[in-house]
Amino acid sequence: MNRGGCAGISGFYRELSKQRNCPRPSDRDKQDKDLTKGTNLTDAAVFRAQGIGKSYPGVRANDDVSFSVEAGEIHALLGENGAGKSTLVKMIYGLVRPDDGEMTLNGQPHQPADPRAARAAGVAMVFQHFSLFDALTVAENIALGMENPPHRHALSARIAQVSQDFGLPLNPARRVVTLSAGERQRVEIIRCLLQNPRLLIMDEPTSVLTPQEAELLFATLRKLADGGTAILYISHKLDEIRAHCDRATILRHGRVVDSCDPRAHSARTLAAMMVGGEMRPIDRSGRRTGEVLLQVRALSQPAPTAEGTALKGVTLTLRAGEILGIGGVAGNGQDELLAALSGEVRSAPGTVLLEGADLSRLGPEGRRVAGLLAAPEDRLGHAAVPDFSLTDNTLLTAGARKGLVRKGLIDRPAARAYAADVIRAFDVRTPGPGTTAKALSGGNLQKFVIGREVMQTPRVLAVNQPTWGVDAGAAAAVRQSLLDLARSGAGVIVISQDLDELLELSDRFCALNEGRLSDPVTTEGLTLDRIGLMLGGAHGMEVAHP
Ligand SMILES: Nc1ncnc2c1ncn2[C@@H]1O[C@H](COP(=O)(O)OP(=O)(O)OP(=O)(O)O)[C@@H](O)[C@H]1O
Repeated sequence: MNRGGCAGISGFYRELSKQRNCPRPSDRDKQDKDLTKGTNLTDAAVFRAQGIGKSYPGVRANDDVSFSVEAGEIHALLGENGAGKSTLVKMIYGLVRPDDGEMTLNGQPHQPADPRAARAAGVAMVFQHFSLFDALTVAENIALGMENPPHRHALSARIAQVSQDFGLPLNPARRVVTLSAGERQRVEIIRCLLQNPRLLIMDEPTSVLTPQEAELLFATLRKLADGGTAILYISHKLDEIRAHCDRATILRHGRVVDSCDPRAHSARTLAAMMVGGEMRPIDRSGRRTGEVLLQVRALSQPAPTAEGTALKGVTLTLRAGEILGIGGVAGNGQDELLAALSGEVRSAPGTVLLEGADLSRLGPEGRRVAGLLAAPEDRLGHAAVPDFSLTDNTLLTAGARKGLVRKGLIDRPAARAYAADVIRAFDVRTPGPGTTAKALSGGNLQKFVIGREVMQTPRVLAVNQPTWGVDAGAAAAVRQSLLDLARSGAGVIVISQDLDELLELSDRFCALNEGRLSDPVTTEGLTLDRIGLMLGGAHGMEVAHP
């Protein structure tokens, strides 16, 4: 089979389309349209769901969901956190069984018992969290995921060929531990492409990518779609969906509430369709900058691991009522800086001071008691224990400040009541405090984690990527809570790769580049060009909608 260059790809896909008996996108208009039940059920549909339902204890995650994805289409699945998107794609990929309804793939009933069966039927999926072994090479990782892997040399040659065909540079012999997030995602994508999928599902693929890597991904997806593959695309980035998707199905509370051409709508309208109403703009008013709360003085730390980043003389001052934004491309010391602030990593005496008191040698608990709190980027596994209930997860950080643990004894009713308060105040969609953290959708867990810290009324709160993977409504709620915290007189440090977020929230902005923090500049009037210069030629930041 000819797989060299673009001409090769279209030939390859023509062949594939014949084998699969699936029409190419240009044939779509010739198909009879069956618009029953308000969904676009056409003969060009590669995938079709009809009346799909799925319940979890206390939650109707999917309810009577009908929609279809056509050959050659990049189809967005939109919805607030907890709307049921992941549940739906997990059913298509055989990870979860539907309670009701039917699915078809290329006209055949699709009832995969497990992911292996889904893959055999032609469904591939790239998850938000990668499932790669760091110590193994790219080729070894790919072989592990294959039912019948070819011989090592043959596999490496195929990987190299696919990566060349699709413009996804990747060396099969590289160890995964040395790869960036974008390169790791390429491993997952190439693993999928080797399966020749009819339907490719992508769950929030760009949240870990630089803008350049995201552009490369879209070019790949478009090539695949042009070859007849159907693509189901989950993202919270509405501008990205407007730029790259052909159609969108919108879920709210587990039901399909709308279907549209996202290119014909503004991001604001799409957000309103998702939440079922207009969103309130952020309120930045009423803040006053006061006394110095936090001082970090010439903080240097060696890199914690071979892949980590050393902190080099980080110096900053944070005042009461102020939000300091720290931008930078992932991997430039963000995690290390947060660990140095939270106390997970202690530093030399005199390097971290809160209201004049030296906290440098204190661990996380001591710093919390003093009033310095932190929320790390990874919510499942770092900020929260997946198998613990929300009640138990409050004990992890709020035990001392909220009086939930006294003289070594846990006050369970108090912990449950605090978890319930956080759930209520931060609109966490969950049946209750007894639910395990891992059962929450990503955005709802993030609201819980941020709420758990904010409601402890810290003097200083440091957060890393506070709205990663969070829908527009929940992101606005999290950002507003940080502004409200600053209004109450606390100081807030927001570390983020989302420039829009930093420009929206922060009073002053610093760039973190290879473990060095730039001098702060006032955010008001700051241009993207200036920020680019501050980043010191680092390989680009996420500028979702400047
Ligand atoms: N294994 C589970 N056990 C219990 N409830 C679950 C489970 N998985 C999902 N849910 C619940 O089902 C609902 C839908 O969740 P789902 O993860 O499908 O939403 P989502 O739209 O993908 O959200 P997000 O954008 O935050 O990832 C949520 O209320 C969630 O808490």
